[in-house]
Amino acid sequence: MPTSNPSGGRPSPAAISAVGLRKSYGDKTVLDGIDLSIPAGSVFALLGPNGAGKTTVVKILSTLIAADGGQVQVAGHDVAGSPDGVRAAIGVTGQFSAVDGLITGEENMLLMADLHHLSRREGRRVTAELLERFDLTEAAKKPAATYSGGMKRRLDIAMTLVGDPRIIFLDEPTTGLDPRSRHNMWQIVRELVSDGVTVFLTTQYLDEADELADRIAVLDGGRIAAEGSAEELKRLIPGGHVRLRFSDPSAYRGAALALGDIPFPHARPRPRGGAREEEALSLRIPSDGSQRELRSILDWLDAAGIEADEFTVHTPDLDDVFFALTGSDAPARSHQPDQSKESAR
Ligand SMILES: Nc1ncnc2c1ncn2[C@@H]1O[C@H](COP(=O)(O)OP(=O)(O)OP(=O)(O)O)[C@@H](O)[C@H]1O
Repeated sequence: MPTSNPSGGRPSPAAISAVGLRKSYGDKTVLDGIDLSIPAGSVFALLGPNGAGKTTVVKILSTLIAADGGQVQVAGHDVAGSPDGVRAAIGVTGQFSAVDGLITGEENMLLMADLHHLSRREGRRVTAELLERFDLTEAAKKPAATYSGGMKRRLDIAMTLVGDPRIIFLDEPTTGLDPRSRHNMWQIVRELVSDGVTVFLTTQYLDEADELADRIAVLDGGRIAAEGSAEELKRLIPGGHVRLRFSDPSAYRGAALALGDIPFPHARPRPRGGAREEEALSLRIPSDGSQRELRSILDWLDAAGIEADEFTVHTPDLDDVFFALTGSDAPARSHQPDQSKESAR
């Protein structure tokens, strides 16, 4: 579920906007004309396969590198003309973490407070408050190098918040975290947004985007392949299917052969997932999930003598969007790709 309803029906001012954003490394074009308009107080998720350019977008928007072309405004400041204005309004965490492992969590925070020119007293107050908020008070006096991955990410975000930024960039904030830490991180994002912060998130976890984002853009081949709410994106593509799972390899092979002759024009098993599906002895039959179509499929399976050990109906999810839009053979997968979306019949 998206974290916020930023506009409440009224148009919000854009916290981030980009028109015709371009960036190349040598003769490799990474961003080939990207347009973005992100309302204040919302969560925007940028999805894309490895190497699509997500981090490059974050680096440009956060003034770490310069674009080759296009106009970009962040918090009302032009990134090229007024980078200091942008930097004063934003916080960045993620793959280029600011945490220094050699000093304690508290010292990291105090260092940040110094960088933001807070008085000693104010720095200590903000540090104590944020360490408490991110459940790090107990570990505050320990070197950050001894922290778990989840604790480091929390410290990283806490450090970012010392400057009270109105816009936060989270570059793959939950990569490598266990499920509990991911959910904690999601909760942190929700709290930030309820305080009015704008969150720009990059992720390879589609369930994360589905869970948090008001709007999602899929970056592929240097361009935004599609943009919209999770629901809008899911409506763009036909991802529904019936999944048959077998425990007996010969039953699976027989069914795979028979399905080549299935009489419904669009219902041939799709190549998606190929080897993995084969390993799992499962077959997918594209389907809109309607009662009429499910009945036809069941009748046909009965007539063909196919008895699957498991018959599940799958409605389109962001995985399907990702597969359809990025055309990748090895796309990112959500942590629980199918379990929550399939309903057993
Ligand atoms: N400094 C650089 N010099 C040359 N090429 C670069 C540089 N930085 C990034 N690239 C290339 O630009 C492309 C986009 O990289 P980027 O890190 O933005 O992708 P990404 O979508 O964030 O990938 P991932 O999901 O793997 O983190 C990649 O092909 C990468 O190899």
